[in-house]
Amino acid sequence: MLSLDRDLLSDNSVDLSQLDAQQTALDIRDLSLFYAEKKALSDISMKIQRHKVTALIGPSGCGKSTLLRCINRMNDLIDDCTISGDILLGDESIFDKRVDVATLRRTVGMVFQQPNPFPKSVYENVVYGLRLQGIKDRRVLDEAVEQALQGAALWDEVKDRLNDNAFDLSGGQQQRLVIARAIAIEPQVLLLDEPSSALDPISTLTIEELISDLKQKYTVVIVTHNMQQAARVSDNTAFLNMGKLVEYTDTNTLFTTPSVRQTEDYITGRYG
Ligand SMILES: Nc1ncnc2c1ncn2[C@@H]1O[C@H](COP(=O)(O)OP(=O)(O)OP(=O)(O)O)[C@@H](O)[C@H]1O
Repeated sequence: MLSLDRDLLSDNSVDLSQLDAQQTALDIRDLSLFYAEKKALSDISMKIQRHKVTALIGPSGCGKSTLLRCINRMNDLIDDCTISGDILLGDESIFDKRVDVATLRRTVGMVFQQPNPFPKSVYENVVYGLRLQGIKDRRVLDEAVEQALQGAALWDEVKDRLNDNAFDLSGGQQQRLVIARAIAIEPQVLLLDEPSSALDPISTLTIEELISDLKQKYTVVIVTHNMQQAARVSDNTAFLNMGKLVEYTDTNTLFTTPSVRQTEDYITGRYG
């Protein structure tokens, strides 16, 4: 069994297939995805629990990032990508013709592996989305900056550096700045694609602590290669293999008493 500090595993024993509408942030139904002829996702059905952290784990190429990118329709940008099935955000399909993709991406924010701040000041990075919405009032913007930076556990480190260029921050600070930029526009869901894989161990720890705080306000879905990280930060974990959802349950159960042999083989390091 994966050697884990069991005290770190949260107790969130619920039947995820039985979540009611109130508890469900996203309802993924029979989702399949092809890149041209290649099937990358096969009939994925899972409910993502609101205000919890859900981890997507599995071997390289199993479809974790593809699934994450479906949730804010990033795959729309890829030629020859065909999707069937549905994802409901609340009670609306994200694929509905009436959905404005820019609005969807504000509601479902995304943070990537490499910190990608804009070549602007710390302040301007955070208010970027608000300015796009036409907000000009300096007091409103100032307040949003403080709140978002507090929310991203960065305020104390940068409150005297708001006019510095974002590239002058450390990698870990840049990643928290990107998270602040995402939360400044108050999304419902935050998608994190290996958010700490480019960071040193201390910055990784800071990001992990931050993720645990973020779920108070947001629903978080995280792709991680690091099983210890999945165990530390998530409430629920989905194990994918070759585009299929093999097992999806609360993190404690998945890592201590998985019910599928493939999951056990993966978490004990027999493959992947
Ligand atoms: N834009 C694309 N065009 C064609 N095939 C793609 C594209 N993106 C991903 N794939 C393929 O789809 C499959 C799933 O890829 P995906 O990146 O979702 O896996 P992953 O589990 O996130 O992998 P990793 O852990 O290595 O990042 C892989 O076989 C990959 O080669």
